[in-house]
Amino acid sequence: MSLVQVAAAIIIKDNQVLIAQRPAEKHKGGYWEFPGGKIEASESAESALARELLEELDIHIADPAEFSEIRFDYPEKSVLLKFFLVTEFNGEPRGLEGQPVQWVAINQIENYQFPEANLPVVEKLLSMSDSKAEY
Ligand SMILES: Nc1nc2c([nH]c(=O)n2[C@@H]2O[C@H](COP(=O)(O)OP(=O)(O)OP(=O)(O)O)[C@@H](O)[C@H]2O)c(=O)[nH]1
Ligand SMILES: [Mg+2]
Repeated sequence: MSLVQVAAAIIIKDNQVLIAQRPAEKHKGGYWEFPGGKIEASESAESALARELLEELDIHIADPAEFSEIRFDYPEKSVLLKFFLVTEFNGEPRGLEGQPVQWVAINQIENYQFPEANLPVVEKLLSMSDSKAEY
């Protein structure tokens, strides 16, 4: 099975993180996600991330920082998710594809349902909010 490479952003502002709800018809439709999408063959992860965030949220990002990398095998596809921390961006994020987007306090994200692959990254974020890191 092919491995789909994905770049996704953990966008943080004032101790809140931006999450988006996946469209019903897509893989994992209805689940919350960290915005992003597939890395095209010609792109770096960082340039894919910048492109996807402009397409999906209408923001320009600067200086994404590697946060974690997760390989996960769903029954229907395998993904390599490259998560980046984004704290610098221009523009007010809005769901350009009609998807609901929401700022959520980091210590509340356990109340939202993410795709199974995201579990380690959600836990890492929660442990950072426990340790009172400020962004
Ligand atoms: N963006 C994003 N995708 C995720 C996350 N977790 C996760 O398992 N995925 C999976 O990664 C895959 C690629 O994401 P995507 O559907 O956003 O890709 P895309 O924006 O290029 O959309 P497209 O399929 O319309 O071209 C999907 O199968 C999705 O279920 C996440 O937190 N963010
Ligand atoms: Mg996407």
